Amino acid sequence: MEKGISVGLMGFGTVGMGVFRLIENHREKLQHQLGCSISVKRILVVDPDKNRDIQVDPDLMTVHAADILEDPEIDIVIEVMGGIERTRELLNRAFQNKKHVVTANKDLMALHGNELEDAASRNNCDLFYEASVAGGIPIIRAVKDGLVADEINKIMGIVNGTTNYILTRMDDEGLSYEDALQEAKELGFAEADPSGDVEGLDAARKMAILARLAFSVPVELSDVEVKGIKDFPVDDLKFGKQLGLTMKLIGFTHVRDHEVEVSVEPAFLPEKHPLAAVKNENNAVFVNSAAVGETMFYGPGAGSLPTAAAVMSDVAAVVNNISSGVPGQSYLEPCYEKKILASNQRFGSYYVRLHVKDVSGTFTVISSIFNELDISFERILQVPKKKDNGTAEVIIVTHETTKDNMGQALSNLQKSDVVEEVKSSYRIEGGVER
Ligand SMILES: NC(=O)C1=CN([C@@H]2O[C@H](COP(=O)(O)OP(=O)(O)OC[C@H]3O[C@@H](n4cnc5c(N)ncnc54)[C@H](OP(=O)(O)O)[C@@H]3O)[C@@H](O)[C@H]2O)C=CC1
Ligand SMILES: N[C@@H](CC=O)C(=O)O
Repeated sequence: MEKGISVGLMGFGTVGMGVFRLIENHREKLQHQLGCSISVKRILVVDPDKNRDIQVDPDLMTVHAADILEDPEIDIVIEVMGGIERTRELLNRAFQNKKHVVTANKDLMALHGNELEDAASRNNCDLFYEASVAGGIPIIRAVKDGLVADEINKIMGIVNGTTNYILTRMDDEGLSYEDALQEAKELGFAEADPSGDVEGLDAARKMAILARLAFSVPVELSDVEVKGIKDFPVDDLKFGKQLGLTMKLIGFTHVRDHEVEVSVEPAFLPEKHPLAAVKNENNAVFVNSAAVGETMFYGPGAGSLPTAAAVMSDVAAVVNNISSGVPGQSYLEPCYEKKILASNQRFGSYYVRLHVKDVSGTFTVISSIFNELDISFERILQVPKKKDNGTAEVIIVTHETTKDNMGQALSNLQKSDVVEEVKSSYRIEGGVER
């Protein structure tokens, strides 16, 4: 391509500065690989006078989005500023002005991905968003391209670094939930408001995007069942360990006859499962597909340069499409109608922790509650009686049952005379085939 490619950078924070650095540091390599130069023409920020840890020509900075959107020389808009409604409007304007878009914005793509893909395609523009799921891990490209001729059955992922860091620190070092969260904030993994991380919403956004691509079904954020790890009890980590189980915040998506299940929840994994070994802020996505079998993609799910590298892989894809004269053809409209898998079709084995009154016949009553619903026990752990209030703790690991059955069992247990309290229950992933 004779003319070089000009990009407009919307946002110059953690990811934006990483993108700028990669373009500057790998100028020659990019030119060689892509057959044209890439240069940043304008940078949109809120405060152009902010002190930034990077050398940049002040003339590049602007506070006016129009300086990027209306500039006919800018070919690609790289959106790394975050936000939803305003950003949605800006990206729609970018497409109207025939600009290709690369974004890292999972919030926006989870909520308005279908609309933006459609706008891009109507305007013959590319829209790529590799960095929006699992930061530096090229999982979107793996799902869309690498496994294009395969049939994905299930994806399980650790797609939020903050919660994985918190659970690792609690499990390995015995830190409290609050102290572990504080560390994650100081290290910069957590969002400015970490509630989206710990309540599971950040992971839910990423899983909605992955499920949509993996199963070609127009999954929306509201289809994802979400439970986070806010105030997670350290006792469950301890008992899990005794049972050979490791706790993770797991994004799960599964399809059966085009009926989809998407969830994010704290779940136990057998400690030998590959995802159980993923520690600290790292992310990993485990894919089960018909032809390839099991694959796992592992790496940093956030951070300046890892995320910027994913953004630049998308920029390279746009440049290649422009060179080949085929931009705007990347959008594959979901080909199946959306059907959500009913809860009586969702199977899993479970960990249930009960506080029981120390009365004779306790086990008979508990067993009969499970038996009535056809739920069998895989293991039981009894914790010696607590001195202070006379209750004992019982942990039950069940064989596979439906989500409905387990919900009914928990409700019956709570009502029974021998159970003081149902303290917790978690699905166990990766141990049983579904
Ligand atoms: N950080 C990470 O590791 C990852 C981030 N992402 C996503 O990447 C995007 C960017 O994240 P990150 O770099 O961490 O964010 P930062 O908060 O570090 O940076 C945001 C940048 O955007 C600018 N900005 C924000 N709002 C506006 C606005 N309304 N108009 C103009 N400029 C604006 C800010 O300007 P100023 O500098 O003047 O304040 C800043 O330069 C988000 O969508 C995030 O979810 C995805 C994966 C990982
Ligand atoms: N807060 C997020 C950052 C990247 O998406 C996380 O912890 O994973």
